[in-house]
Amino acid sequence: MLLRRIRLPWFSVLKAQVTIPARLQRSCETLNSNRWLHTTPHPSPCAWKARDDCLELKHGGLVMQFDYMWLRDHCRSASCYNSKTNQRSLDTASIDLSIRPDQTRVDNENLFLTWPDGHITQYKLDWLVQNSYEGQKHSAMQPRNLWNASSYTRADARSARWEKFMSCDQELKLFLNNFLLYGIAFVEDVPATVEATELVTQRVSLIRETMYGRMWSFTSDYSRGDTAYTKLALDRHTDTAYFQEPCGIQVFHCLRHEGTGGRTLLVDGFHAADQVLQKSPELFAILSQVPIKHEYIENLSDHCNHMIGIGPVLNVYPWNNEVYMIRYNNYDRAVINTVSQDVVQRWYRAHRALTSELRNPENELWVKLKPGKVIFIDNWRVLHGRESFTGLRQLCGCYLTRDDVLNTARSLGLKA
Ligand SMILES: C[N+](C)(C)CCCC[C@H](N)C(=O)O
Ligand SMILES: O=C(O)CCC(=O)C(=O)O
Ligand SMILES: [Fe+2]
Repeated sequence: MLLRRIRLPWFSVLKAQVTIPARLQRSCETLNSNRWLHTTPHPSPCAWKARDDCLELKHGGLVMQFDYMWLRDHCRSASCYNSKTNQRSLDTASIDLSIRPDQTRVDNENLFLTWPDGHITQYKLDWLVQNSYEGQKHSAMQPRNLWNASSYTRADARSARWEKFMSCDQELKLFLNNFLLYGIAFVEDVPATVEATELVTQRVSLIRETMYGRMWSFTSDYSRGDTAYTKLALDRHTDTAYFQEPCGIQVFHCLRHEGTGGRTLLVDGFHAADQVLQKSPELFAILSQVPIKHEYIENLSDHCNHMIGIGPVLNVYPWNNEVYMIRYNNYDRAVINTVSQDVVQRWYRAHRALTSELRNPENELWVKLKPGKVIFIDNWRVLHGRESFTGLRQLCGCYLTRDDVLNTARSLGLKA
């Protein structure tokens, strides 16, 4: 398809290298409004058209439309952009909103624009391709493999090993690659202490301190006003849905368990959301639009907290409909009073559809956490739960800041 486009006949027009002033460009357009202009001899990989409100550029089989204001605003010249700090110095508000270049020229690798005040902007064509809407819009922000229990098991994502993980970037990269693809990743052979668990997490990110502390270590002692601190089963959920920004990553290390039960349940929330989207897009839309409140109210003598977070169950990027965060916690969901009765009714149906997918036994991955095995869970994607248990069970861990995990991944060359 792309190759066929390149061979179209208007690609061989205008063989000489010319610069066409804006006034003439406009009259060219009226005469030949569908004509692509080349400013280098054939075979140039690039052609352009100056339309009334945008510059259309054809390069490498891609047709891109650049707003004139955008082209002026993104100028990378030394006076407009500080390449040492990677920050814009140009004052966007000082640009005439109806600006157009006086002159446009393209060579094999660059686009040159001369603006009415004489300022010249030079763009590398490859940069334009990479940064255009047309070059970006189909790509997911982050590649990921949606899974159910059997596909995750078949994928055979290898755990990282403590010694190598702590010293070798390649091992960290493998771990983060798994984390980005599946939303869960493991490090094994970690000494069964809070200190070693902390060291493992610091290889990946900064710790996000919350009202539960920095590193926490808890058992079923009702020390806090939450079901997590009991021996009861916990249905699948994401944590801290009651924060304005729920914690990005959850780390668990079971330091000790003398008893039965207590397995951990993991479910890929993005896979469940995708199933809802495939089967009933209108229910998916409701879950991504209706704001829902979650709340944490704790009134103990030494812990008083009241947290509130409001947002849809499915948080979706508006430009590509990609789900980036799921908030699902039926324990902590607060009174619904933000929408009217008809919306409430539709929301409960949509919630039921998502819950059915989340509860589909095929989607349930059960693991028994043992001393030495640290799990990192993407709390914006993968839900966790636990089986009821007997005996003494001690779990330690922490939350991590999502930005810092992604930052580490990018520094190792991963797309995140
Ligand atoms: C992990 N840690 C035991 C510290 C806290 C548990 C928080 C439990 C809360 N209901 C929530 O889901 O956010
Ligand atoms: O006890 C467990 O395995 C997990 C409890 C839980 O959901 C939590 O601490 O967030
Ligand atoms: Fe939890």
